[in-house]
Amino acid sequence: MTLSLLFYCRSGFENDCASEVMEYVSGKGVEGFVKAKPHTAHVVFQGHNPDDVISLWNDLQLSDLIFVRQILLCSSLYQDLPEKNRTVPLFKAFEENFSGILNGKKYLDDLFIEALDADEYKEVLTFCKKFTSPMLSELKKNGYIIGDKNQRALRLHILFLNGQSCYIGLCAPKKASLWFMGIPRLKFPSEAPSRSTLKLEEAFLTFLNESEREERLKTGMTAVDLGASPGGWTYQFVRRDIYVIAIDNGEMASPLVKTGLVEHLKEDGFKYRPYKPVDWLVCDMVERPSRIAKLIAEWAVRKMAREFIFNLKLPMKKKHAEVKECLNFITEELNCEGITFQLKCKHLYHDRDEVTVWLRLK
Ligand SMILES: C[S@@+](CC[C@H](N)C(=O)[O-])C[C@H]1O[C@@H](n2cnc3c(N)ncnc32)[C@H](O)[C@@H]1O
Repeated sequence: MTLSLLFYCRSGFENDCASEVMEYVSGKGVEGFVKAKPHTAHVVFQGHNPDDVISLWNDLQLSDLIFVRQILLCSSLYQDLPEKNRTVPLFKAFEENFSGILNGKKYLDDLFIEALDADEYKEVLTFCKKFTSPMLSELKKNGYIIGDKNQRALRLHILFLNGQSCYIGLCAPKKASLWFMGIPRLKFPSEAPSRSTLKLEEAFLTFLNESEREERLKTGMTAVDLGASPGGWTYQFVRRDIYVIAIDNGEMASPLVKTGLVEHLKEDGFKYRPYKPVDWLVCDMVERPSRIAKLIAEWAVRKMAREFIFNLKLPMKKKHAEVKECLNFITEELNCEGITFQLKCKHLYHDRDEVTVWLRLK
């Protein structure tokens, strides 16, 4: 029995995901190797020592890694599954691999029968949906209780690559993505002027928990939105009754401006500074990442905003290296000034060739 770590990522980002995983793993002194095939939307880490893999998995939080959407402790790949009655061999394989980890407990938080987020797996997803109910029945028949949220139970994932092959995996819900396939299904609000509104909505959901959102995104606050046109990000503040200073030479959607909550200034986002500090600075300007990092660091060092969300656009090949450089730069600038802060970065589902960064000054 070989257990590995399986990481979901956006298709096309396997190399960056692999480079980040290897850096994390070697930082923990664990030896092993990563398997990453282009456009398969996942990478697998295999450790030389099985106990190391389990302790890595115990430590790892989804927020520790930028290019990762989901983390599973997983079996080796099961191939040649029968056309019919797959539930029985899969249940057997699940118990063989994981009864030790479950410590004899027959509670599971949930069952996700999933496919990867890449074109070649689209058809598999239809099969996954049909397979959920028979697999649930098989688990229940064998005494498993599923969905008892009080038990701090692990969640079972079966990840099909096609009808005949799959990985079986487990995750601890608190350390993993709560979303099916690691993808938040957000509904586009019809009043929002652009689809990028979903990026900021996902960022709020990712970096702030429910009570933090209530406390730190509320009526009477002020935000600056650099590169705001046509107003998708501005909309996220306006819908929460937050006043927005929107900086962009482009036009803002007029229904947003008519709310009276938006002051639109046709100025250069790199030169604009507010008269007094604001609660939020967000920035979606398309620019070199290093230039954005410098701008954000300057705002932060001068404490012109308390909390920040910004995008780093990544058209270059070595995306992970570029992001690290920007985050290190901001970290060093703030450390030099003795400012304490939280800084996190994530390749969100709604991000394409970019990542989203969250910074909060304490
Ligand atoms: C990706 S779009 C922003 C979309 C916006 N966040 C939304 O949700 O609708 C980037 C915007 O940055 C603006 N921009 C680029 N450079 C700028 C600068 N130096 N100052 C102000 N705006 C800038 C562009 O005009 C463009 O409207």
